Amino acid sequence: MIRFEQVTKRYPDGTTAVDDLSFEVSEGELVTLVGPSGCGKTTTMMMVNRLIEPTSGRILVGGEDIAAVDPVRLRRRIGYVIQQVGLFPHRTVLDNTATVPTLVGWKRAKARARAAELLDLVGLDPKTFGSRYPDQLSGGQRQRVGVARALAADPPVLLMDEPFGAVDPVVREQLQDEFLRMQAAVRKTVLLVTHDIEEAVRLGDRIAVYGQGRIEQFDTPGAVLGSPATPYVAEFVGADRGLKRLSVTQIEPADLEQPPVARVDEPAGRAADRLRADGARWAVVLDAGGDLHGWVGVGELGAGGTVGELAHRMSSWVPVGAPLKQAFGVMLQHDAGWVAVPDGARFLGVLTPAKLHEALRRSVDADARGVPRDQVAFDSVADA
Ligand SMILES: Nc1ncnc2c1ncn2[C@@H]1O[C@H](COP(=O)(O)OP(=O)(O)OP(=O)(O)O)[C@@H](O)[C@H]1O
Repeated sequence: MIRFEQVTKRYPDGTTAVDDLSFEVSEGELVTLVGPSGCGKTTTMMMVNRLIEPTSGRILVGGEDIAAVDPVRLRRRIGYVIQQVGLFPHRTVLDNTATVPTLVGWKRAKARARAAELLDLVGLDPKTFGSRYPDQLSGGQRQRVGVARALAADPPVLLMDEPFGAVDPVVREQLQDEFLRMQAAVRKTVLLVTHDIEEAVRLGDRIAVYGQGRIEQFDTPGAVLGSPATPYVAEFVGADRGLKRLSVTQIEPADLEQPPVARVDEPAGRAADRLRADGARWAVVLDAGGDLHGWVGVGELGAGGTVGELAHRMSSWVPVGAPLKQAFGVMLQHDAGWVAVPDGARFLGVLTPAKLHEALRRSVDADARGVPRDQVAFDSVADA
């Protein structure tokens, strides 16, 4: 969808910002460009919408050499989000969002309806926020409007230059999550510039790690973290890359353990006898269909009533497919020491600290060897 062929950019003062760059971003793919300040990321991105012209080489968008496309027409097909959002201060949020559709000749009512839809998509209620002015928004809300505006004319390609750079880390993580959810729905072809390896790893389907004007490694987050191509990449991704993997490794059913289980309608006394005989001190409580109902301590199961009447709500849980980092966070918030993992409402099993460690190690090995995670044998002292 976006293809760089031996692209070089030399500025008039002799600085080579980008040196013989070739790579491709597939349709619907999100590629992050990451690297230290001044390595040529922004130059790369701005050549795609012809805000900067390459010195040599070709760039194709949708198979078309962009050197032959009128820049104004080109930019209508390419949404652009920058850190300083650049909203018009005297226009409402709704009118700001409707800017591009209006420019390309949509009727006002249609443009505004589309703008409202997009504000909704980025998590801003158009009824509350549509009539506000940019200075009546928080930094994070302004960034969201920037994203909504870039998407308004439904461009197939989105360029994002440090789009979440101007907000604090908590809001930043929230915006990243929302953006990922949105991208899963709209599947744009995205080039996103960041200097933050954590952000690159979280957001990218693939990552281009930049050295000076060159890509040192272009691969999936797992591969970049698991087997850095050069000492430079290894240093850039950092010694804590095992920890960074927590946010890109998803919980799979095979990672889970099966804990002691009791049914909601089971008489409490009988459940207590059964569980004690198995040496269990607690049990996950399921309803008749296998859905997660809660948990109960064996000591709480007196003679009367049913298990369901004595069960506690399960607050320590994460959905299957969630990143291990989320499970680890939940694990640290509760005394249980494990987290329940359902698929929708259906209970699949629990993730224990030992299983979390195992999933992470398997994922490192799997990437290093280029095989699926379930093909990695694992031998832990925790199993002994
Ligand atoms: N107009 C210009 N004239 C001369 N040199 C320039 C110009 N614009 C950028 N450069 C240089 O080109 C190199 C790459 O700059 P670029 O802005 O692409 O880097 P970057 O990776 O996006 O950095 P940052 O993360 O700091 O934004 C830098 O050395 C920069 O100083």
